[in-house]
Amino acid sequence: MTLSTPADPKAEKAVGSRPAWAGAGKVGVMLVNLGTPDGTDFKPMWRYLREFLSDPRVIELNKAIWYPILYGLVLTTRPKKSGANYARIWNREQNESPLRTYTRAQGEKLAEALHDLPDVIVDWAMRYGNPSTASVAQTLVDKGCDRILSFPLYPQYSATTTATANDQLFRALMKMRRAPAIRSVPPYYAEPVYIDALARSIERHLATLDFEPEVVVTSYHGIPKPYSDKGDPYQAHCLETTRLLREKLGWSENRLITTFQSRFGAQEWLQPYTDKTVEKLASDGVKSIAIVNPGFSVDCIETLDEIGREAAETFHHAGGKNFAHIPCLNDSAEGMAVIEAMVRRELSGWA
Ligand SMILES: C=CC1=C(C)c2cc3[nH]c(cc4nc(cc5[nH]c(cc1n2)c(C)c5CCC(=O)O)C(CCC(=O)O)=C4C)c(C)c3C=C
Ligand SMILES: [Fe+2]
Ligand SMILES: [Fe+2]
Repeated sequence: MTLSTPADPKAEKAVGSRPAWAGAGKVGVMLVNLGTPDGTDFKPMWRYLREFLSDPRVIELNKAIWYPILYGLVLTTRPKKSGANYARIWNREQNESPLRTYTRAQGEKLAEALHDLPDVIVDWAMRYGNPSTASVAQTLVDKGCDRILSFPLYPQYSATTTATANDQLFRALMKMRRAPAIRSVPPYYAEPVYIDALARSIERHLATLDFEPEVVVTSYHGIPKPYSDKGDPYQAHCLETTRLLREKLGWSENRLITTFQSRFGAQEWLQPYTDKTVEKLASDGVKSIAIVNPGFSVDCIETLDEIGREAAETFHHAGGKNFAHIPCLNDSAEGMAVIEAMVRRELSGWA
């Protein structure tokens, strides 16, 4: 197994008894994450937010209503505000956001882990921004992949994340004469390997603290409530992850609770809200809490800044004393065990 590098011109060479014109018979594995800006200045932030917030899977409003708001209000103010938040968490060494750094690391480690599968090529892509889904799909095809396993890195399904990642891949295929066969890794919110990884990661991080949290909050990215009411199963997936995690940890319902963060816009989103809950816990006299983000495969602006900084400030201002943010699974051994197990299972019959 190799990590994808720029296209090999010999990719169409005969493999075994297969004639060159039949294709090289390689299998691509493409990790797909949400996406991230290329920089924190106004222009890259504007480009990223425009692509993201023009996606009808994300904003379901009629374009005639949404676009004047998007171009007239959101894209004139948010790039500066969000850019300042990204600047706080930016990976200056590699000049990129943590989401991209961690996703790349996951790709590299997965490639190493699959060394026993010589016909598999691993790469990673973004739904919005770079490296784009279309460019990575094309690179894999150019290297001889006639099959691609796409892995949207979202444990819990939502049309706003998983479905749009799949849409984007098929959109890229629409421009190919010789399109590869596609498989997509299903949501893994209840997979034992994922629940075990979360439990072990939480226990490992709690053991490093000099306090014991009275409450541990599982905080998931929210979605607008109407999306859920219309049938998006995301909320049910999140609640099931927390229930299984609670069972695995042997904790009570009061010790491990569920909240939803990252509200955007005026409509109601899934409740209870993380910020309001954190404030209430502190004002109810809870002194020590920890927050974990099981719905994020890697740490990013929403976990490092919104939870690691903002939620911590909210808790302290409301009278709380000890606050801990538990990192995402990222490219940890536990996190890679989840990705590898899902990929190996879904490659069945292909590699
Ligand atoms: C209506 C808007 C949004 C919906 C719906 C939404 C759903 C959703 N998002 C994630 C995961 C991530 N979102 C991230 C950033 C982010 N999300 C929105 C808006 C919606 N998300 C915005 C505008 C942004 C950009 C940051 C900002 O300006 O506030 C990220 C982090 C990206 C990074 O670069 O670090 C992730 C990851 C999920 C899982 C989800 C629905 C289930
Ligand atoms: Fe989001
Ligand atoms: Fe946010």
